[in-house]
This record gives sequence, structure tokens and C-alpha cells, in this order.
Amino acid sequence: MTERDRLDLRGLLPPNVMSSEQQIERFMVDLKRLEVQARDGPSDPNALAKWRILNRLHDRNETMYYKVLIAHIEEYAPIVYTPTVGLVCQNYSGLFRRPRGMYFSAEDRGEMMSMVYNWPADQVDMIVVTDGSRILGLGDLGVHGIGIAIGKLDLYVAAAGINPQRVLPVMIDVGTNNEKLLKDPLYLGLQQHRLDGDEYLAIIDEFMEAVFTRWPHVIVQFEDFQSKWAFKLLQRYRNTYRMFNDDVQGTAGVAIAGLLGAVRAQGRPMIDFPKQKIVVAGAGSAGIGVLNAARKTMARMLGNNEAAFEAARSQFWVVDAQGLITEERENLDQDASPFARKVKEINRQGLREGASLVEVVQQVKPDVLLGLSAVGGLFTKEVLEALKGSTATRPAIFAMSNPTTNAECTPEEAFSILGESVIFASGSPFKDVDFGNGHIGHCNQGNNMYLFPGIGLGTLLSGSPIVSDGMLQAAAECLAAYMTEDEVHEGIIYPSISSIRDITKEIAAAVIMEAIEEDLVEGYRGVDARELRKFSKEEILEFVKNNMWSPEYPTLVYNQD
Ligand SMILES: NC(=O)C1=CN([C@@H]2O[C@H](COP(=O)(O)OP(=O)(O)OC[C@H]3O[C@@H](n4cnc5c(N)ncnc54)[C@H](O)[C@@H]3O)[C@@H](O)[C@H]2O)C=CC1
Ligand SMILES: CC(=O)C(=O)O
Ligand SMILES: [Mg+2]
Repeated sequence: MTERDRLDLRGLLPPNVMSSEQQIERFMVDLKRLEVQARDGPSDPNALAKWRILNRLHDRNETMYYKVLIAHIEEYAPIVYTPTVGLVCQNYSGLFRRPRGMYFSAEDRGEMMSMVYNWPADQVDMIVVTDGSRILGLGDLGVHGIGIAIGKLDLYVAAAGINPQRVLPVMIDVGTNNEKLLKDPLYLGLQQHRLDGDEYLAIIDEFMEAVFTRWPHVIVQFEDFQSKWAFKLLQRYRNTYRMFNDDVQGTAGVAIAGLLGAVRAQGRPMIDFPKQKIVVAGAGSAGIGVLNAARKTMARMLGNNEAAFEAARSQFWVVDAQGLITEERENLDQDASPFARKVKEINRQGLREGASLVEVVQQVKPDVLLGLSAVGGLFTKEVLEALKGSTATRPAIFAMSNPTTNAECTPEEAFSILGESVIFASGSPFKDVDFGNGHIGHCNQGNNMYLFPGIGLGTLLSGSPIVSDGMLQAAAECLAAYMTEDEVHEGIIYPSISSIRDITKEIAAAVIMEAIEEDLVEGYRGVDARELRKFSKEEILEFVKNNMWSPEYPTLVYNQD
């Protein structure tokens, strides 16, 4: 540690200082694991090998890396992002070669304000920070969760054109409650249980103060914090810092866009959304984020008043690990309480506190079944059979949990039980299903990757000091409007990832326009707020496009003539 301090390296390496023997062991374990992964890996047995090759290119030649990623985004997003990034985090102690990003640990209390200057870049536009407590649906992966921050920022560069020299992945290591990691001598993080309560808050506060002191215009995206802290931290910082929580707010926007697409796919106008009956499995940061946003969207369509907000509540049934949530639930989570069903009402529907998902689907006959439970296969044959009773002409299934093995059901299961007309979306990518009769069952990827790059870029270019609800709503509406009537009728409710750069540009422009509307713009670099306010929509789109970084080799030597 003394050496690290003398060389200004504090924070630039994982917290656990390892001996050479441990390093050799770590390398050997990884080398041996390669053979195992090739045999037991997920759908793509070479996924980890591809990640290694890409990662080496990233270390060697950043321009080339992003050229490859942008040109082949459909093929390599599943490698640098979900699902492979989950596997990478699970195996990070072996895969770790060169450090990337910064580590702030519980041992760094009181040091963060100075160690933030160890980062070599004078300008940072975008930080993605995690504490590793809930990585995708894989639980607490401790310091290895840094992989998710790196993967998200890869998409910021590829999709939003944020300059890679100005992104910073951050891991806040407050310990881990993962017993396997606590016992693993090769674990790269602090081997202690997670700090909690005021001690935990003090560390996050110190981090926020440090990064905003050095880079006052940075945007901080909170990623994969356990639900318990996700909401609290969002409330704590959202009115004072340029920050948002991707799992709560980004996921909500993507779900809203998909839900509106599902309404259109039924041949109904979007304004019919408040009539949809929606069953949500999972009441964590993602599920509750979606529920709050969907309720607000319905309320706006119903007149945007107190009565409308109350009426919208009755369109949702929420099932968590203990079954249907009602007002009778003991120790009801505060964030879930607005969606707890009234007992009388639920009894009339033939349901009760704790009713199973199958029972709820059977009785409610929902238009939409949405999963953010992190439980692979939760939408069993029985649940899907029950959904056959849906009153919708085209029911929709959102199996949004990540990575692939955590999806609540596969598209094959959904289409084979519910037929060709069902709308299907999943958090991680699946291949379209060929019905063999000339028809294709479309698998949409309902993932917050469609929104967070545009939210970040739009916020950056607007100069807005906060990320407002209106800006998030504008992003979601823009994504919904991106799909044509023909596409939604075919069951395509999200765009192809190959157009992610164009989508992100449109979303960023929508975010800027909303920031102008709310009088939040403060300008960006040469363009001040007054100038920005005068821009037409086309000029805003042009402004966004011109500020998106593209990977090009700089010209270093010019011909004389
Ligand atoms: N597609 C996307 O863009 C996104 C997907 N996610 C995914 O959502 C999942 C959940 O994330 P969080 O909400 O943060 O996690 P969380 O752990 O806070 O919440 C999980 C929820 O699922 C419930 N649950 C557990 N077992 C269940 C069961 N058998 N039946 C019904 N509910 C059950 C739990 O009670 C809890 O309410 C993760 O897999 C994550 O990868 C999260 C953010 C974005
Ligand atoms: C996609 C994402 O943010 C998650 O699964 O947590
Ligand atoms: Mg996430």
C-alpha cells in the first residue's frame, strides 16, 4: 500500500494486494478454467474466449476495439454486455489482467478527495458506478462487479459516441456478503462483510463529493446496487447531482416503450394503455421502477390528476418471492406498498395474500406478463398455459431478467404454448424462432441498453444539472415512437441493436428538447444555453451527431503539399 501511495496508484488497482504466488495461482486457475468453460459455458461455448480476445484488443488499441465493436455491434454486444459480461464478472479474478477503471474501498475513507486525482484524465463525462451487490441476476459478486460498469461504458462509447478517454468505470468496494468470495484466497476485493447503514452511506457520500469536485459536469450512472440501496441513493442524490439509476429509471423507460408497442401490436391506439392488465413478477429495483413509471404513464393518459393516479393503480398485480403482494403482507416493503392490492378487491377476484403466480395469471387473465424476478424459468408451462386465458388478442410476455439463464422463459416456450401472435421480449438476446411455415416469431431485446446511452448523452449535451423525470419520460416516448406501425404489427417492439447509434442520437435529442422545455439547459462547451434554446429539432439532432465521437486514427504526419 505504501508503494501504491508513493506512486499515486491508490484506487487504480483492486483493493486486495496479492503476493506473486497468489498471482501465479490466479493465472493457473484461469488457464485451467478455459477448458471447463469451453465444455460447460452458456449458449455460446466460445463466449469467454471471444471476450478475452476483445479485451486484449481494448488494452492494445482502443480505436480499433471500438471500430470492431461498432461495426459488429449485434454480434459483440452479447460478449461485452449481457449475457457474457455476467460470466466475466463471475470469473473476474481469473480474467483480470490490466486494471481498468477506479476502485474506491472502505479502506479509502478520508482519502477519496485526493485519490480521485490519480485518474489520469482531466475530463470525465460519464461514470458508471456499482457496489457489486446485485450484478444482473447473479447476486453479490463483490469487487468483480466492475465488469458490468466496464460493459455499460463500452455501450456508451459505441452507441452514444462518448469519447473513451472520458469514461470512468468505478467499483465501490464496501465488502461482500458472498461467502464463496470471502473464502477465496484469489478474490480481488476486501475480504470482509459489506458495510451497511450510516457507514455505507458515508462512503458513497464521500465518493460523490470527490468525483463531482474534480469533474463538476460528470454524469454518474448507478448500476446494479441491491434494491435496498438503489432507491435510497437515488432519492438522496437525484436533486443535487447529475445522476440516475439505470436499473430503476432506464429499465422503466424501456419497459414503457415496449408496453406501448404491445398495445399498438394489438391494433389498439396507445391511449388504450391504461386499460391493460399487467402482472409483474419481481418487486426489486427494476420491477418497482417499471411499476411506478407505468402507473404514471397511465395516469397522464387518464387526465393527470389524483383520481387518475389512483385508478391506474388497479391495473397492476405484483408477485414477489412470497406470492401476490396485498395490504395484508407483513413487513411490506415501503417501495412496493403503493402496489399492494386491497384485500376485499382481491378476494372478489378469487385471490388472496401470497397467491401463486399461476393463480394470479389464471384469475386476472392479464394482457401483459412481465418478469424482473431474476428467477430463470419462473414462467413455467403452467403459468404460460394460464396466460392462454388472457383477454388480450395478443398477450405480451416480457422475460426481462438477465443473463440468459435467468430469463423467466425462452421464446420457444412462449411461442409453442401461446401461439405465433404472442409478443415476446427478453432482457438478454435470443434468436428469432422459425415456425417452419414461412413465419418468424420475433424475439425483442427489452434491455435498458436502448435508453441509458441516450439519457447520458442528452444530459451531457444539454448541460442540465439534474436528470429530471420529464427527461426520462421523453427518452421512453422517443424509443416507443421509433417503431413503425408495420413493425409493431409484426411483433417487433424494439429496434434492432444494429441501429443503436441512430436510436441513441434520437433519444439524446429528445432529452435535450425536454431539458429546454423545463428550462434546465446550461449548455455544453462552445454552445451556451441561449443558443441551445434557439435550435430547431433538426439543429439539435445535428448538434448531437456532431458531438458523437467516432473511432478514427488521428493524422499525425501530413504531406507537405
Ligand atoms: N432487461 C433489463 O433491462 C433489466 C433487467 N434487470 C434484471 O431484473 C432482475 C431483477 O433485478 P432487481 O429488481 O434489481 O433484483 P432484486 O433482487 O432486487 O429483485 C428481485 C425480485 O424478484 C422477486 N422474486 C424472487 N423470486 C421470485 C419468484 N419465485 N416469483 C416472483 N418473484 C420473485 C424478489 O422477491 C424480488 O422482489 C435481474 O435479473 C436483472 O438482471 C434489471 C435491470 C434491467
Ligand atoms: C440490464 C441491466 O441493467 C441488468 O440486468 O441489471
Ligand atoms: Mg443493471
